[in-house]
Amino acid sequence: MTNTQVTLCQIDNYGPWTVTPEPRREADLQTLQSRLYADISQFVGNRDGYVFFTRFDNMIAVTNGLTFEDHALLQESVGNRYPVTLSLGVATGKTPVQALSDATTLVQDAGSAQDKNRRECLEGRVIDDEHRTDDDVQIAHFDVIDATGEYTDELNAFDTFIEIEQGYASLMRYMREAHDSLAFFVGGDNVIVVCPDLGEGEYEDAIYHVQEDVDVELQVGVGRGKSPHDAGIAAKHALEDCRADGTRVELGW
Ligand SMILES: Nc1nc2c(ncn2[C@@H]2O[C@H](COP(=O)(O)OP(=O)(O)OP(=O)(O)O)[C@@H](O)[C@H]2O)c(=O)[nH]1
Repeated sequence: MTNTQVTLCQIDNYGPWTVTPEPRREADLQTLQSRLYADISQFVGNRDGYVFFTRFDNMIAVTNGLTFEDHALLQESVGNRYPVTLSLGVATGKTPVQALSDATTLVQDAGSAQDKNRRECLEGRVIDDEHRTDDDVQIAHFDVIDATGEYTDELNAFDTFIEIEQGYASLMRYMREAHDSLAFFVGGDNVIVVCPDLGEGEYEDAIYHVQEDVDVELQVGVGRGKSPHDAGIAAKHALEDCRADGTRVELGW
């Protein structure tokens, strides 16, 4: 049974900061956001978690294996090195959406995203090490079948981007509504979905839905693990089995 630990990372009072004392250069904001994401990804990834850039000012992490102290260290390190600070809410749940909803409520209850008095709040709880199991995290790694032949080598780069984004938009909404799952575009033609306990039939239905909805053909490898890394690497190996065997869905267990 999955038990997903999710952390919401929200930059404190970021909107006002971007325009104080006057609007800041956009390229500088893009550089700050991508460096902050890279740093958080390295910190969380070194502890076998995953973080997704989402809207950059709000990033969503799957943090099974990270302790409360790890979260505090991340805040301290960002606060020491960046002109902005981070508030963190961490919660666990049977579904990723449930965990994220609870983590979000913790941050919202500490104050508005644009409250200048809310800085570096750290709220919530993590899963104790002795309660962690090998199937706490389920990750599905989707990709577009032959994106290179269908799109990349055929259309201009922007029209390819539109097709890939349409597939992502359809999949993310379907997985959110049908299965309380969180889907994130991770580059190229790849979408990583953090899921509760789902089986082959649910993934086949998701692929069918996206094909009917926006005419994008997907394949998916699924993995389970104690940490996001363990589940995600199993999903990547399962996706390789799809490529080798021409199958649409492979479960890595
Ligand atoms: N983030 C991430 N991106 C990947 C991964 N694998 C491939 N990509 C991206 O996806 C792009 C397309 O690669 P593939 O998915 O292997 O190519 P394809 O043409 O769709 O071929 P098939 O997947 O074999 O159908 C690459 O250029 C990468 O940007 C991965 O594991 N993670």
